[in-house]
Amino acid sequence: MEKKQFQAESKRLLEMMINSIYSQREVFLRELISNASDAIDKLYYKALTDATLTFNKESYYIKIIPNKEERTLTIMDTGIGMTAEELETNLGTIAKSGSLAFKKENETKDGHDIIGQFGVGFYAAFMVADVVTVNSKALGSNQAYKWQSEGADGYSIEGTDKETIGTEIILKLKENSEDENYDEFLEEYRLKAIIKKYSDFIRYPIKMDVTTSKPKEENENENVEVLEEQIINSMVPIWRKNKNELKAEDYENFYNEKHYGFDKPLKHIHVSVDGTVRYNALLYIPENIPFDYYSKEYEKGLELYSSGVLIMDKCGDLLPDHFSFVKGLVDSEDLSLNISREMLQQDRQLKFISKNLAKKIKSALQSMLKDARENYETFFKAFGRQLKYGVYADFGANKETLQDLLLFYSSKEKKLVSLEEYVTNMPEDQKYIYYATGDSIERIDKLPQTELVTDKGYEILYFTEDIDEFAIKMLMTYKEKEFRSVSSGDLGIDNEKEDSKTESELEEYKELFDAMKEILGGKVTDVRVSKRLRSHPVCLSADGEITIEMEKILNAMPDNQGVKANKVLEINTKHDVFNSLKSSYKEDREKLALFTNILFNQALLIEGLSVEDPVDFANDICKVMV
Ligand SMILES: Nc1ncnc2c1ncn2[C@@H]1O[C@H](COP(=O)(O)OP(=O)(O)OP(=O)(O)O)[C@@H](O)[C@H]1O
Repeated sequence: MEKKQFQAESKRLLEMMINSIYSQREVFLRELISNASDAIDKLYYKALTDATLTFNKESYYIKIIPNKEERTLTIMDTGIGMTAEELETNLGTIAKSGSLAFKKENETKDGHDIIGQFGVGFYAAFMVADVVTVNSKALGSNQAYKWQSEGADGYSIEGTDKETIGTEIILKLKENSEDENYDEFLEEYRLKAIIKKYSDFIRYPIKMDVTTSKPKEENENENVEVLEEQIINSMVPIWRKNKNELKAEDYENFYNEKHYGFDKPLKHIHVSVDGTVRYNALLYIPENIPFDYYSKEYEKGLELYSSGVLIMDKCGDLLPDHFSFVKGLVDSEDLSLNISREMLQQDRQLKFISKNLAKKIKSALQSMLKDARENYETFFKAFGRQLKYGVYADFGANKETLQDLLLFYSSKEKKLVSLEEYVTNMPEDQKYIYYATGDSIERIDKLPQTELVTDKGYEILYFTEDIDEFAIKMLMTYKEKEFRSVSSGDLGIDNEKEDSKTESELEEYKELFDAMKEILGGKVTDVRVSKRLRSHPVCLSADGEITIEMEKILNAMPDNQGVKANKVLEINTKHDVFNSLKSSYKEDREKLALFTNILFNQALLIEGLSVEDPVDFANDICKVMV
């Protein structure tokens, strides 16, 4: 059977190319600069194998020339140039990439990687230009050629005069319309910004004449505006340099230049991987928290470069949520880009890179915790909450990764400790990791529920953030030790003498407690002799999974479902107040009701809960005063 060739309607194809590939017009400049850089790279490669050629880096550059009078923008390079045939094949055929062919013919080495691969970038010029003129003189050729096109109608090629080897592309900008202003591509500041954004790390200098203000020679107090040729791009991607060549301040300067933050980063992580997916990454742990960090507006992500050209300025897939505070970039030659270079064809490489980076970030944080404690604490104060969310999120999928990065304030050490440090310091007879929740360290310090645990000499972790207890519930255990709230029913503290006493006391006071429970209606599930109180008369504890702190947090949420903890009113039978309860039970039931309500409300206040009826409470207090 005869095989037929697909026909392409090249006019339509070009129109589609011009109008539908790129989401932003400004990338035309990125594409033309990348082509210019490729053209210089090709000279470099030729020089590697051709002894008659010397590649003197200083003589190679790209120049951007805006001309407001003519409304043209010229991109010129000192690269390899194109012959008439090359102009014909490379610019006359959509999807023909001379650069890809070159790359295949010449093994790429030492990171000089050619950018072009699809054979479409050049046509991005038609997004902003009506007429595109390419004057080019190829290496080894005496004749220069001019390629010219007005877009879909085709192109012409003819001989022209050009002295030097290389290419200049002259864009005759489109007329401005109501919606579009093409003049912006003639403005120095705009061109500079686009170059900085996408092409900052193109290896060769990108030059432009820039208006600068200088003191007059004859009178230094007066300024005069002069045009001065400047190099716009920074050229050297610091992440491609050898780590040994770089000092801490080089990394810091880069952090500030890139506007990752105004602070001084606490740590940098420089990664070069030469495996299945080759990539370089430069990551930073910031010191200060961005103002919108814990808001919906904050967007996580790293800059993603492919061969030094910016592809995405916030690639979220490169960072897990729990490390969303990390700033920096990844550069890889091995990404399978889509034709617009705005997206990736497949995320396999991204997943691979992001998994590796997460490991690097974790070990960098661990080493900071070990070797630079002060820095780590600064970091943790800013971003610890995010790590705790990470423990809780995704049903605890990342809890193992994150548990050793957590810090909590310790009742004993009076500073932040890690779970590892807590467990190492546990006396042998201590069964659980104890914690207490409250609004602040000062308030937890005063919580009556902590008395027994503190008396035993055990350390208590203070949970002052909403997420703390939820994260710990997700963790369940650390090094096989369970977490226990100091308010929980069973503290697991052996105290035989006390325990037997409370059993008999319980019998003795059963009737009194039942009466008190009745007075409180459904507000408590039980009234009990407290095993944990020492100096305070009452406290609340909770039976079951939901603690009082969790009740508070859940009820403060927008989708409050009225979750309640099973509250238990604990009474300190050694406190003088208890005698008043006993006598009122025998002599005056009204008084017992008054005392019970006051004690319950006090317990609520100590817990940081609000009393149900403040007026009733105030009246009750007055009653005992008169
Ligand atoms: N300034 C230039 N100097 C020399 N050759 C050039 C220049 N610009 C373009 N070319 C040639 O034209 C070809 C087509 O360019 P085009 O930008 O359309 O595609 P590409 O750069 O190969 O691929 P991509 O679409 O990935 O950018 C290039 O591969 C290159 O061979």
